Amino acid sequence: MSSGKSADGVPKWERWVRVLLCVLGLILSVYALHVELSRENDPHYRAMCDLAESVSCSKVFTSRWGRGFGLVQLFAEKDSLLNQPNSVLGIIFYTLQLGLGQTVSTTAAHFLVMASWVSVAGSIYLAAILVLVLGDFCMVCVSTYIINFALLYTNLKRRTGLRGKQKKEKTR
Ligand SMILES: C/C(=C\C[C@@]12O[C@]1(C)C(=O)c1ccccc1C2=O)CCC[C@H](C)CCC[C@H](C)CCCC(C)C
Repeated sequence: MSSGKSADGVPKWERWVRVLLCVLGLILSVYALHVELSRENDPHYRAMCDLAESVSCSKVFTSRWGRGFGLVQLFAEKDSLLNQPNSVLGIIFYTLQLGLGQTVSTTAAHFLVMASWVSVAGSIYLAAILVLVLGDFCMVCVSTYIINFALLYTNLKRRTGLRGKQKKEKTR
């Protein structure tokens, strides 16, 4: 039988797509963090993704929405430990997606789907800020939005697969 599924009920492509998306997400997040820190230390710093006045990633990363989604500073100090760069949240997020995605736990699969919905909501919010407030085009940002949407799809497929397998085992 070639159902295209692994023993745990998850589609075979799922693992590789997940690893690919998480590694890309991690690279982009680490790069964004590097650009942000470089720019904060040196206002003249020019990043690879700074192509023009309105196509500038470092302008976006160092804006007030570049830390804690611009929301943490509404209830905490601006330079509080809680107000981390978005890219740090991204690094935590993709590491969790990569790590927990290797388990066969349905609880972990549930958590991954929920976290993915939060990241998609975050992506829509950041995209709106990017276009409506900053009027900037940031390629690193847009790439992470695409990755987050694809990761949600992957997580939904994983959860459905694990659930289906669990059901079959119960009725056996
Ligand atoms: C590089 C990256 C996003 C790019 C960017 O955020 C950057 C850097 C930024 O400065 C910015 C400024 C103004 C407008 C847009 C932007 C962005 O576009 C990674 C986030 C990925 C994703 C949006 C993280 C979501 C994590 C959730 C909070 C989920 C948490 C779930 C927990 C249970 C762990």
